[in-house]
Amino acid sequence: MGLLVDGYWQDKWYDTASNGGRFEREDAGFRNWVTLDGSVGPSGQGGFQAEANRYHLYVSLACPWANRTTIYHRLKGLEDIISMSVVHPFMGDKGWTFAEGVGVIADPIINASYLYEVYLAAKPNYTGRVTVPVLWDKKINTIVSNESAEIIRMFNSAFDGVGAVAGDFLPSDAIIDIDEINTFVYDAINNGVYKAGFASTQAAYTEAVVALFAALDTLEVRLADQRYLIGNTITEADWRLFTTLVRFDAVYVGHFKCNIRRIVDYPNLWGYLCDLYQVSGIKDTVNMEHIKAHYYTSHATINPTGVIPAGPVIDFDKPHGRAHLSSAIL
Ligand SMILES: N[C@@H](CCC(=O)N[C@@H](CS)C(=O)NCC(=O)O)C(=O)O
Repeated sequence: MGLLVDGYWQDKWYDTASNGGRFEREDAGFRNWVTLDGSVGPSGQGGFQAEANRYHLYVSLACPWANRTTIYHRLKGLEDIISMSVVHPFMGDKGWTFAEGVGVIADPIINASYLYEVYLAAKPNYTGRVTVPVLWDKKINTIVSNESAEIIRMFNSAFDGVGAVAGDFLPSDAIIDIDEINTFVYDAINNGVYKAGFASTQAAYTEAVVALFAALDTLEVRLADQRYLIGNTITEADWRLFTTLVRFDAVYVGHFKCNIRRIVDYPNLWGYLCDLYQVSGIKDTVNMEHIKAHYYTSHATINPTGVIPAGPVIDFDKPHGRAHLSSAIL
């Protein structure tokens, strides 16, 4: 694990010492937007028009942030419009690689061995972490964005005129509510598991884990009488929560010490998780082998032996029992 500094790779673990043992996530470095007509988006520069076969997506199947983008790639029918590479689950001294392995899809763009080469191809003097997901533009030969929250908003609608399938997970009348719940879920849950797992003091860990379970408790109540986070249709807010929940019992409980309760112990959250998992196409985006291998082998400071646990046995295909909720309100 490491980062690029002025275009040179440095092998460094996260700096938590300067912040009382707390993990702080760095902002993504590339923030342009693909738009329908190439006009500038909410940030960055314009010139990235939606076109079939112009863009390439780099993901890890282990990563919850990248999983947001693979979900949209699948649900919006972008497989034939946006090509995709998959990194090896082991992230070692030089970060993500395209080493051979089950499920790895090599880089067809610059034939990179390491993901950092892709960042350098876009910006030779890049400084920052080398993260997935990455959306690459094959026409301008640069990175459009490495921020999953924004890539999924592009995928939601920008490609609708060039072959994406119908489906809107960000209805305009719900954006304010979606943004509000996203902020809560991001801070306490999506990033909360990392804050607990990467904490290097007892106080920082306790602060994060208590906030995490308080947030899960709140959502358990919220999901008692509504099927999804925003009423009774699936929105972006659900997919953003899903990618953390689906990894929770297999890796965050053990590896990140988020073990006050498991998701399977929360009746509503568990049913909700199974409900989303059973949406057509979603289970294909969940690769438990990559998920477990990545976390348990890549963080030597947390699990020095790199031994991957055998369990737990989880059946996300169980009847979710939540269909009746969607006929209740609206
Ligand atoms: N803000 C980014 C965060 C992505 C991220 O942190 N990805 C992790 C994998 S789960 C990564 O690539 N980490 C490498 C590193 O931090 O060096 C996003 O949501 O797209």
